[in-house]
Amino acid sequence: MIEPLETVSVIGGGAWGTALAQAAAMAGRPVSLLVRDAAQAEEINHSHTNTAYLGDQVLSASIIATTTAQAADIIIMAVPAQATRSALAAMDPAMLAGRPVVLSAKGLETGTLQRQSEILVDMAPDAIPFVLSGPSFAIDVAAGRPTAVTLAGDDANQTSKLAAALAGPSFRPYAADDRIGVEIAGALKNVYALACGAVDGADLGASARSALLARAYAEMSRMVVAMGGSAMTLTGLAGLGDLTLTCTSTQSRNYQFGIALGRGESTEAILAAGAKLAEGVATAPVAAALAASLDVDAPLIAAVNQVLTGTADIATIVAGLMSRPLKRED
Ligand SMILES: NC(=O)C1=CN([C@@H]2O[C@H](COP(=O)(O)OP(=O)(O)OC[C@H]3O[C@@H](n4cnc5c(N)ncnc54)[C@H](OP(=O)(O)O)[C@@H]3O)[C@@H](O)[C@H]2O)C=CC1
Ligand SMILES: O=C(CO)COP(=O)(O)O
Repeated sequence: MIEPLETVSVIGGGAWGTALAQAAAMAGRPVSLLVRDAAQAEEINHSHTNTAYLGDQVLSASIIATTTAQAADIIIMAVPAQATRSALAAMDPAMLAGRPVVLSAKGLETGTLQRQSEILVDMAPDAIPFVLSGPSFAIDVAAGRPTAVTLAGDDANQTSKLAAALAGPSFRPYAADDRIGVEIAGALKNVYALACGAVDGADLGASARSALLARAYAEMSRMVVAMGGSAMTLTGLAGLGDLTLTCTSTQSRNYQFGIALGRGESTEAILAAGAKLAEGVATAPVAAALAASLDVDAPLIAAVNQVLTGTADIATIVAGLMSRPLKRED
């Protein structure tokens, strides 16, 4: 029994946490939003904006920003994937025990190779994990533009109830049960968005980008199945939906990072120039390690790692991919 599902506490007041707070507020939920900076909390509470992350987008007055985590019926984790463990560690365990905790970061943890919900199980074994993923730019969600996402949990009834509690006029969560598939899809699409951006940055053409996208989908299917998820999940919002959005939109930070790589800039230089968060950068080596440990053929993940580490230039990588032994399309 996870009811009541009235109040929401969002952990992380960046672009996505603020957007999800706005979605929950539009769904009629009282929302608290945890931020690290007192001045940012002040701005959200008094000006109803979070300019550092969402420009002049006006936020619901029912979002209350705080600098200490607030207990609520529903907890939404929205810090970057590499910060989820420390953010959970900083919370009172009583806030998490027996509560639905929605993991919304899209990435795999460096070192442990863990998915976000595995981190939750480590840090708060009594919490009830749900994962939320899909084609949804923060600004679109915050502005009330129509958005649909996948919300996966282990219990179908609980997941439907949670989806109903978060659904609003412009935010439509579809309930699902394949947490592994949804999490792997969300993490890997960022790696493939780096690749698609690099293809465009290197001016390889729209045909190459679509071929890459299709082969990324095939590779992602192999990874999901090897990890115990369902390939069918990838036909949905968290798979095809988010892969196409992130791999084809200049709004995507991962795609933008990829463009810079494709133009020949190094990872270090792009980061030093103040690039926004691009989760694929940290996830790519983790995905490669997972692929190796599961014996999954993942040439695109390997290629992205070569670009990120500068161990080969784009022309060499493309030549290598194009000269792989011909194979059946399966
Ligand atoms: N932006 C988007 O459109 C979407 C993002 N996502 C996912 O959401 C996750 C968060 O991304 P997003 O909100 O965009 O990122 P942002 O860079 O916009 O914001 C990151 C937020 O996390 C906080 N933060 C960073 N490091 C830590 C830490 N070590 N401990 C606690 N808090 C920390 C930041 O705080 P501070 O401001 O104090 O630095 C900031 O509030 C990512 O996994 C991303 O893939 C998913 C769907 C859409
Ligand atoms: O996950 C996203 C959209 O669904 C956001 O993608 P970026 O992090 O690449 O901007």
